[in-house]
Amino acid sequence: MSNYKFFDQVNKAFDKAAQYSRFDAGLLSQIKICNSVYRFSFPLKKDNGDIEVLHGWRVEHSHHKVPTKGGIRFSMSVNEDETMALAALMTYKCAVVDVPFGGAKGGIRIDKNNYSQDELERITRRYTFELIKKGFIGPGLDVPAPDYGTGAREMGWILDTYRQLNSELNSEACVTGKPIPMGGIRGRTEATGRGVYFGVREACKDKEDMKDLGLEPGLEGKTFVVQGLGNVGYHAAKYLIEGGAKLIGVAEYEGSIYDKNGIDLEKLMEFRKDTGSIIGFGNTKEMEDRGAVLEAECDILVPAALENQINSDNMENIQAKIIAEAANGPTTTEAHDYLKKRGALLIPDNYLNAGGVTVSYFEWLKNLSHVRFGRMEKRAEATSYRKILGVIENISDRTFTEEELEKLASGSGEYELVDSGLEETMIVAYQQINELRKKHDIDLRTAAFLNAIEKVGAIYEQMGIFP
Ligand SMILES: NC(=O)c1ccc[n+]([C@@H]2O[C@H](COP(=O)([O-])OP(=O)(O)OC[C@H]3O[C@@H](n4cnc5c(N)ncnc54)[C@H](O)[C@@H]3O)[C@@H](O)[C@H]2O)c1
Repeated sequence: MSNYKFFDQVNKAFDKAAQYSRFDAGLLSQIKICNSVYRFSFPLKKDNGDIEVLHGWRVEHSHHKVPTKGGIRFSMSVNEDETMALAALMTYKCAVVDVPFGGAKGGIRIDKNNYSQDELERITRRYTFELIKKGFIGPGLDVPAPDYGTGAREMGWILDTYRQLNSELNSEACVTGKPIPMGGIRGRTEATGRGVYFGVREACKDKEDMKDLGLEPGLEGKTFVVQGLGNVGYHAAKYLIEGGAKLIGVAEYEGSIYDKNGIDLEKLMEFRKDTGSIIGFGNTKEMEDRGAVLEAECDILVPAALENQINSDNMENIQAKIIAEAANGPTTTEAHDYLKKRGALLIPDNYLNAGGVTVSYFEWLKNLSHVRFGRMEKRAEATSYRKILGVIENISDRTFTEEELEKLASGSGEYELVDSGLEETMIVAYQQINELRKKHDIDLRTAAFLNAIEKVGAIYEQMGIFP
């Protein structure tokens, strides 16, 4: 797997879809290319006084819309190829859910478990400073968010660092996924996993697809396995269980466990917090290695860790009927084609995990208008709030009733507002890609790419070329 090239994989999927578009080769390569790639190194003074040099990246894939938007990853897997691939996926993902941002991504090649909290704060602040120096962050330029290995805490440090060096009114909008008191929005933490749930639920409603898979329509009673119990995996699992599905297998860093009678997710999370591992939980059976449970018999497999997890080494052993790509790029091109051929339904990453950026968009809008969602005593705030509701209606085809509007504009309805916007967005986007898939007799990934290419291409076409 050492010759694995993630950006090539994204571009292969793009090329497959581009055949169905009306754009010429020049415009297609303009969509595909990464507009700006920034690689930098900086020193960290460790708690013990040692100096360590760290390597970071920020890639802005597409400036057809600004700001660009995408998470920041702390992982040993971070490199230029991965960051470019993830930035490109962000462009296509935003287009699929009609969120008006170009794609971006960033990361630092570290294992966060090897650093103290103080060290992580220094790393995050220095990384932010490097982005500020080069104009790779700002409410109208490029807006980071959490990704693998980062969360609200890191986003708070990013905002604070940005604010020390910029006094603009809307500085809160320079990053999303922040803690609520720092301008975050209710529902962002769980948004990606919740979006995964909405997406899987939509896919399971399709009677024809379910019949082809030998499954009943609906989520009720479907068994699933999740890889990665982090932000996305935990929340996806939580809402899938609430929706009637049964968790029967979990893969984490330390190994994998299986119990066909079902696994209690909350108790497992507590157990892992206490013991540092999922191994030994309840009546679960420990599997021989951490990837083994991906091959277990189940209806739905939810990879929610990193890319390249379902590949030529294990594809022939994967038994799941539905692969729900909560992570970015978990399935290689070869494995995708193999699984599709044997009749599996793959719900692609560039649709399925778009819930995070959708709610980040709501957070960014909230920060830009300096509006406090929830209690809206002031007329001006209520007006801005209505505007935001209008935007949500626009992107999601959702119409709020007068009663709902009253409740949202006067009560503590931020979470409900965000959640209904997210739900409608995921439903509408699924319908769009499913229609394209049926029209051209293509798979869902190709349909999602085609949907994005059509939208981004139309913008480039209208924009012309400067000078
Ligand atoms: N956080 C977001 O809002 C967001 C949005 C869109 C996409 N994603 C994608 O979702 C994936 C997960 O991101 P996250 O934010 O949940 O990260 P996270 O750091 O919160 O969680 C990842 C989890 O995966 C586990 N893990 C790592 N390697 C593993 C392995 N080989 N087997 C099993 N488990 C393993 C880690 O221990 C951790 O618990 C990434 O691909 C990310 O790009 C995240």
